[in-house]
Amino acid sequence: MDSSSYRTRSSSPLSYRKSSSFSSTSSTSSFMSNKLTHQMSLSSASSYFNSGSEYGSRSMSDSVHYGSQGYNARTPVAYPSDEVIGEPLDTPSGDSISVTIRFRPLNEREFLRGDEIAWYADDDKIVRNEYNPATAYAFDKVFGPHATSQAVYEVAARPVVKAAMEGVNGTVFAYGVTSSGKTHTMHGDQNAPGIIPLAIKDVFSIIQDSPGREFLLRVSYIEIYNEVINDLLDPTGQNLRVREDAQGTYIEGIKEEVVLSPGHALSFIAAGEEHRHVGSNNFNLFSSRSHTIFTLMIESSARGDEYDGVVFSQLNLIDLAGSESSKTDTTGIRRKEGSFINKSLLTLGTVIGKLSEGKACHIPYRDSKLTRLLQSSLSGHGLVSLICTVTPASSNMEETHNTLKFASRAKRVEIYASRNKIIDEKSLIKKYQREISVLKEELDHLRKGMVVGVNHEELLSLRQQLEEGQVKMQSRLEEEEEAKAALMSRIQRLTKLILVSTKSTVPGGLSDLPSHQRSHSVGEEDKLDLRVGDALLIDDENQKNSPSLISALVTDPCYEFKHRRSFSRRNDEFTPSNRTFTESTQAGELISGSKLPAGRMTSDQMDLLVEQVKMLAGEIAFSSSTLKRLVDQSVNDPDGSKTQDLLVGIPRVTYFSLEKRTG
Ligand SMILES: Nc1ncnc2c1ncn2[C@@H]1O[C@H](COP(=O)(O)OP(=O)(O)OP(=O)(O)O)[C@@H](O)[C@H]1O
Repeated sequence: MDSSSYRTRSSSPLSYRKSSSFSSTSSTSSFMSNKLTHQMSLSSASSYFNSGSEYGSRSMSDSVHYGSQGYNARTPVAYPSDEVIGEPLDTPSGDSISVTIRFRPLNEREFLRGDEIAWYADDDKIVRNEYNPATAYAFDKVFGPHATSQAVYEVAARPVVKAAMEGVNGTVFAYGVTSSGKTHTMHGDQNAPGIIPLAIKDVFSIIQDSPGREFLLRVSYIEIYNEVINDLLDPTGQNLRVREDAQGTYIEGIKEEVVLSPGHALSFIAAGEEHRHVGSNNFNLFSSRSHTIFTLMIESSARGDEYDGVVFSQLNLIDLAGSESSKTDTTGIRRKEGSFINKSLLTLGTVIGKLSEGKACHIPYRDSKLTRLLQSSLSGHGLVSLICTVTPASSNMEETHNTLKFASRAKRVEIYASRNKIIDEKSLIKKYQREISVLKEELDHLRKGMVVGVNHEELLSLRQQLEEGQVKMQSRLEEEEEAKAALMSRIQRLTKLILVSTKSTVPGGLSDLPSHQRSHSVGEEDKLDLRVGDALLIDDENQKNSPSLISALVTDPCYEFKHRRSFSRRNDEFTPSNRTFTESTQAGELISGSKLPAGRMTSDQMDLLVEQVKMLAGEIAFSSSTLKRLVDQSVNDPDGSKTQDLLVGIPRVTYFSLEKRTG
């Protein structure tokens, strides 16, 4: 597995798992900035969101698709009074989900069909119905149709992102009917980046601005499509299971990627988007058919000696699929998708409704994958920011009203954001820090030429062993040198012997033995014996008048000297200058070419003589047996009629010797 890629059991978008690895501290932890502490201590979550601008009443009158009639051209439709929910304009008590409303402009379709403005932003916190001005809702922030995503980000997401970087879990999600602007708000495009890219950019600039801390970031990206969880970072990760243990819910087998830069993180989103289910309906050409959850896992710790444990948090950025009304013209697969989307959003609404009542009752989180995964967020373990996207169009007035009611209920859900802290050593950042320090040490040791992973005592002992080893090695080397020298000397002696025995000193046809045959196995010496025989053959052919060598050797106890003489005689013919040597020194002369005084035979000369004796002894044995056979046959064949035949195959040297004797 790639070091930057993880599939861990503990991974869980939205789970905010409180494993043994984590401890929860108060939001007033000294780690948190004064600003955040102050923000969290305020009675309403809305207080920590900045106030906006440009959101005056009827700001939508600037809409490009407002139409020639103006937004007041139509008669407002009055709502029954019991449906009008007048939210108090002052903030409710206790921390709650932050709720932001974002209007989009009328789109071309709405414009062409003559839609009017049914809802509008009446200052930056109130949404009011055009046809029934008494119907109004108050939220933390309301953005008109010209608000930029950057402005929405600053208010609805930045505080959550900042808190996440300080160890507080956070969730930002976009909710609204199809084509109301959720994806536009969360993702945006190149020209107008949405919450997710802006959050990523912000995360890295926060890191840049935090010289006292170090961070480790991972991302995961999943979709819930038709109630099935798919891993958008890994196409093979389909139908992932939601698991639950004592610490909460988690997605089993989800892939997490370590990210190193904004571009790196965005590349994972872009890759994930390739796998997301998108389809068209009569409202939206690129309608999201699934809910997506992009999760950023943040680990951080103080740098250097200031280490105070690792802080962990999760930031979940959610783009929900849009609810579809009966007006949404769908068939087949789109209808099926729509029913799954609606069911899960209905469950979300029910859960929000129950939570907003604040009563201890059963909350049906398990009724959908979405609410199951959102459980931890919705039950208060972190900051939650809900961005509801709406259209002002009169044709969708009812849907927008439903969204506003949902948003209003969500506003009443209380949250208890707190900072997480890992107190053990299991965090990934700690693991990496340890690895880095080990590698640095290793590098240091390598630079100093030391052995890695050895302590001082071990090092001393190794050094001692090395010194002892060096002494032993030295003496062994010396022994080996001696043995080598002895071998060399022996090889040289043997080489000399061989050379002498063959043709090195014999010019012309007798000196043409290939040089490689001048060295030296016993076998080669055996072959050499034959060659010596050949040499003798030639010798004898050239010296027909020579006395019988064999008979002389067989009978003469001093055959050694006679043999020597035979050699010397043979060689004397070619090296006449050496003929003055005494018998005992002639061999030596042949070997070295030097003139040694009598009685001072060298070991090489002795070796040569021994070899020659062996060689001749072999010849004698062979010739003796041949002679014996001939004698026997001559007894059986006295007239010698078969003798010539029998002589065939007898070495000629023997033959001539025999011939001489018999002749
Ligand atoms: N605030 C806005 N300003 C300008 N254009 C917008 C705005 N909001 C949405 N749009 C445009 O409206 C169209 C539909 O928006 P979007 O796809 O974001 O809707 P959605 O809520 O995600 O829909 P669905 O639920 O079907 O996926 C897009 O073309 C988008 O560019």
